Amino acid sequence: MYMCEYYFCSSMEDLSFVPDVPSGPLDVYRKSSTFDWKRLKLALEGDIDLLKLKYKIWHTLEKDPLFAHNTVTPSVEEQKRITQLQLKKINEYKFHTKDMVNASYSIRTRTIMTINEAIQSLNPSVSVKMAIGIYLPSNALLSLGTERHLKFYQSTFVNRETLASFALTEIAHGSDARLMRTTATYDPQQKQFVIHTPDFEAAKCWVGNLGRTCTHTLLFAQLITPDGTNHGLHGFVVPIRNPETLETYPGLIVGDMGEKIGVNGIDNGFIIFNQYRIPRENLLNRTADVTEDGVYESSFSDPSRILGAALENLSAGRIGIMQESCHSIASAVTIAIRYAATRKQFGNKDNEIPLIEYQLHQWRLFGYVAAAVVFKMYLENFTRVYLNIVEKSNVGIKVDSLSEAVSEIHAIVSCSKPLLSWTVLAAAQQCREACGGHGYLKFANLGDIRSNHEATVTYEGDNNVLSQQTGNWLLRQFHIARTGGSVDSPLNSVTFLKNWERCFAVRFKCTKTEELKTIEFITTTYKWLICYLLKQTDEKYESEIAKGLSKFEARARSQVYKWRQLTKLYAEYCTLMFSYECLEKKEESLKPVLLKLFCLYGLWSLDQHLVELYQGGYAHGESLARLLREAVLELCGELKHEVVSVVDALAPTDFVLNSVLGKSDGNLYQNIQKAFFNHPGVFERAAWWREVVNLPHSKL
Ligand SMILES: Cc1cc2nc3c(=O)[nH]c(=O)nc-3n(C[C@H](O)[C@H](O)[C@H](O)COP(=O)(O)OP(=O)(O)OC[C@H]3O[C@@H](n4cnc5c(N)ncnc54)[C@H](O)[C@@H]3O)c2cc1C
Repeated sequence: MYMCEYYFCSSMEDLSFVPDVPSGPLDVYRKSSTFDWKRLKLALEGDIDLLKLKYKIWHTLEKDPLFAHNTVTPSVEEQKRITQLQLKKINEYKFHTKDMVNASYSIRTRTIMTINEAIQSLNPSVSVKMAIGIYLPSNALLSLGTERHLKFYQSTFVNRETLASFALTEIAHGSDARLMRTTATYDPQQKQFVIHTPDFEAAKCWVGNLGRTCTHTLLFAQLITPDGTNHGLHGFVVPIRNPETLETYPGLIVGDMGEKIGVNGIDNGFIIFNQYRIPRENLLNRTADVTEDGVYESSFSDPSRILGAALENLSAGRIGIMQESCHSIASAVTIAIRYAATRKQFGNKDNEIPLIEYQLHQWRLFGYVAAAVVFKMYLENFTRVYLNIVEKSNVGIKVDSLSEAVSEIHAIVSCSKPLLSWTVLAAAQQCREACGGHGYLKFANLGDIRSNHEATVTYEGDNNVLSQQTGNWLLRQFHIARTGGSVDSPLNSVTFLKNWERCFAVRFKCTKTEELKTIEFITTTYKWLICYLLKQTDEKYESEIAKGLSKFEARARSQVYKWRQLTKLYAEYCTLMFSYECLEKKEESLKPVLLKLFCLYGLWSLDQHLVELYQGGYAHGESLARLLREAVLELCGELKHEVVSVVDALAPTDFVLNSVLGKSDGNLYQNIQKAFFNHPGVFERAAWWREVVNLPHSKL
């Protein structure tokens, strides 16, 4: 993979800022683990300063009453109010130091991502509000805007005076951005753009922060010049509300979309523009501009590339979503594992069996614990590579094969965001079920983790649509490889395609489970699978083209069992390769447990591809399926002694985790009793009792 600097953990760091876990019922499993969980925590964070920053944020917010948890869900409007106030307060705390503002792009972005992760674990609505109201528009301004937009950048990102939003989706068009119908027509007389919504179907919607709070939006609209030419979607800074009164400006109809399944602290809104005027300078004009007289000038000949450049901005946001997903899965598995280690069922009266001892329970949960660790290592490595490349290109340092690297990054992000967000959603559901009835209570926090996370599979690119872009890139590389050309893979994710025939000729030969629990087996098998699916998808696509279908139709007819499966495999392969590279740099004392988790994730994922492995002739007979599944169960058994300490390393503080079932003291039943007894009105007669009883009839 791509070269980048690593943070090497040394045994010298003082980790006393990480609070010790209280002694209690979890000790029995904690004592059986083979490693120091604080060292693992540091290794998974990858940087001691970032880990310190997280704890500083968590401790600060724990002391602030504004961030106290509610035992009863507040009304939707109240959630929006509290979320906005919390965001304001976080800005006042200035967790983003002045130094950070002037720091290099990669340090600044990594720090922002860490702040976002820390806040996400506490209240996802706040971190999403912050991401779409501050970071996403600021990033877009930096990459699409010019000096004339610096003032706005200053007020949004640096001074935090302006809360913005990002308005792309329309009522009738979401995934298909090219057919959006909001227009920005240039008027040379007034030197203004006139923004207009032709009908309700073209109203912008789902825009986070728009419903109640933002003062500006970053709008994407079809740019039309006075000669009537439509130049495609372009970005504009559009004032929405008076910052002092929060009243919307005349010419706009703005509304809040109401209650959602989750993240109700965010005020998602819709907007209809009625011939609404903004200055010419509000066009983000780095890639294209309109002169005062109304002449369109662009460095791109193809308008769709402008949209591509604009949407490329979303890569950082999607990496942010993946990082947030890592925190959600870390919290979910922490709750379920601590519960599994303290909850006992069956056995006999004096010797009941903890759930964690059951193989079925291990198999249900440990794959997700492994995923949580592998995803963290993957993102630590991949984010560094990504930021390194962006930083070098921003400051004008030559990056070898820059445009190829950008395409490869886009391909990786476009399938990884689906893989991570879907896995975390499945994990949250499994963890909820693994905590039985108690897991269904609000105070377990698994319901909120799941429903707040759920939207990530849809926003910033619906998973099923987004991952199709990865398939385009992969098939292009496959064509190059087949015709003897040079595969464009500066990040090394598909260099193996140069020898695709050799990779595809490999056959399964293992006879013992130990041979499967290796990086060699896992990567060789993934390479075989990717080659097989590439061949299958390519043949299917070409056969549809041969029938006379257009490229679009042929692609649509090649999705099921082919294209979609291919991009999932490639996402898993990238996750494994980047995480293994990260793992190799970790301290020796942690490698045994990390390797077990790595192998479990790899084999647990491969188990879902057995059909293709047999279908394509990689193996015959029963041994592959038997050995693979035996290896998974063996790893589960070996990890039984480690997982409680692994989740200690993954977990935030108890305050942030906010789960009665997942507290680090492991005093499950005392904690449940406290929560029951302290619930408001728990022992009171219902206020509405008179309405439901049959009062005795008067004898008179
Ligand atoms: C909580 C939340 C916050 C959001 N915040 C913002 C925001 O701040 N700004 C903003 O602009 N937008 C925002 N969005 C909107 C979001 O980006 C869109 O919902 C998303 O892009 C999907 O578009 P859509 O809803 O129109 O779905 P559609 O595009 O209509 O898709 C519906 C379904 O059809 C499938 N589908 C579509 N096309 C194809 C195809 N070619 N082949 C196969 N299947 C297909 C999709 O996979 C999906 O399952 C937000 C959404 C949510 C839920």
